[in-house]
Amino acid sequence: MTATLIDGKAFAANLRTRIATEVAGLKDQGIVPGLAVVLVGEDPASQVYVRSKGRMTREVGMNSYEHKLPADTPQDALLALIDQLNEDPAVNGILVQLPLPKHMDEALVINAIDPAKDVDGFNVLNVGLLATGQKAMVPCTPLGCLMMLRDHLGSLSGKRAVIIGRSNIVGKPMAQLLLRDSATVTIAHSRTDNLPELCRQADILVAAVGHPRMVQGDWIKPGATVIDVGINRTDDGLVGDVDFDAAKEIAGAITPVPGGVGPMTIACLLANTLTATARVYGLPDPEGLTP
Ligand SMILES: NC(=O)C1=CN([C@@H]2O[C@H](COP(=O)(O)OP(=O)(O)OC[C@H]3O[C@@H](n4cnc5c(N)ncnc54)[C@H](OP(=O)(O)O)[C@@H]3O)[C@@H](O)[C@H]2O)C=CC1
Ligand SMILES: Nc1nc(=O)c2c([nH]1)NC[C@@H]1CN(c3ccc(C(=O)N[C@@H](CCC(=O)O)C(=O)O)cc3)C=[N+]21
Ligand SMILES: [Mg+2]
Repeated sequence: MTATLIDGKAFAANLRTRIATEVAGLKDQGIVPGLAVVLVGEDPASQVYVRSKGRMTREVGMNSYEHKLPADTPQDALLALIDQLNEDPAVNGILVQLPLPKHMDEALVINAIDPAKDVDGFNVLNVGLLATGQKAMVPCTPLGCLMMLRDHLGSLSGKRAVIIGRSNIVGKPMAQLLLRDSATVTIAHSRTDNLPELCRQADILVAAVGHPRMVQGDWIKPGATVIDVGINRTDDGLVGDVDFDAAKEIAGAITPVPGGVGPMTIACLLANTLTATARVYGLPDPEGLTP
């Protein structure tokens, strides 16, 4: 193995410790941040994430409010719950677990969340603020990736970044954050021509596709930093979008799956909840938790 392992699990544990310290400081002022997580339906993978989000929320000293609704919940009932959470002063962050059942309009539901409590940063207002370089709530997965990239590389200025995937939750906001750090950014997707050749130009390669081990070793520029966002359940366990065993011989640094981006996503959700709390009380943004 030549690549440095970027240990997202350890990085996330460290981040949660810093968050817990800040939460303790707020408690002395009578403030306890609260995160509401809404899960519609019984998807087993979603249940796992929601459970671990709840546990880590409590571990850092925040209040966790979990709302589990049946898969056939009418959209109006979900919107009514969101309204209630928007109005509840004990709730500082609201996360509606995606994907939603097919009878729901995902954009409509997400946009019903108060932008100040939109700790996923999926609301159109936050997307627009990020895209125009204003203070936004930043999506947790790309934020975690950015933190690891900065920690490993220092300045990202002038580096060539290729992101595979153009989703609203990972690829697009990742591009915005890298652009903001002055990387030269290319977004690839299912219609991209000659993807291996494009990837070979990348100093920073972010894979967010959802195809197990799609990125081959010979797609990677020697010494590149590889961030594997993919979470794929296969017969031989949880694997990323990158062929890790091949990639680790060529890359300069790489995130593993599990133990890479996933734990950072949850830590950044807590970071965003803390930031959202500080902002409602007119306190300065906690240091080192926002981009
Ligand atoms: N670790 C974490 O915290 C998180 C992990 N994930 C994981 O990250 C992965 C991506 O998630 P998400 O962004 O929601 O996925 P989406 O399915 O929403 O998007 C996938 C993207 O990959 C592109 N794509 C699909 N096939 C190819 C191909 N053959 N070549 C190039 N591009 C392709 C699609 O292109 P097109 O637009 O043209 O269809 C699309 O833009 C998944 O494995 C997901 O589980 C997601 C969120 C958080
Ligand atoms: N509104 C919304 N916000 C999200 O942020 C969101 C979502 N919906 N829907 C689903 C995706 C996926 N996601 C993950 C979070 C943590 C891990 C994680 O902790 N993964 C562990 C492994 C967990 C396991 O073993 O299953 C790891 O990679 O080490 C993975 C994936 C957040 N998402
Ligand atoms: Mg998706």
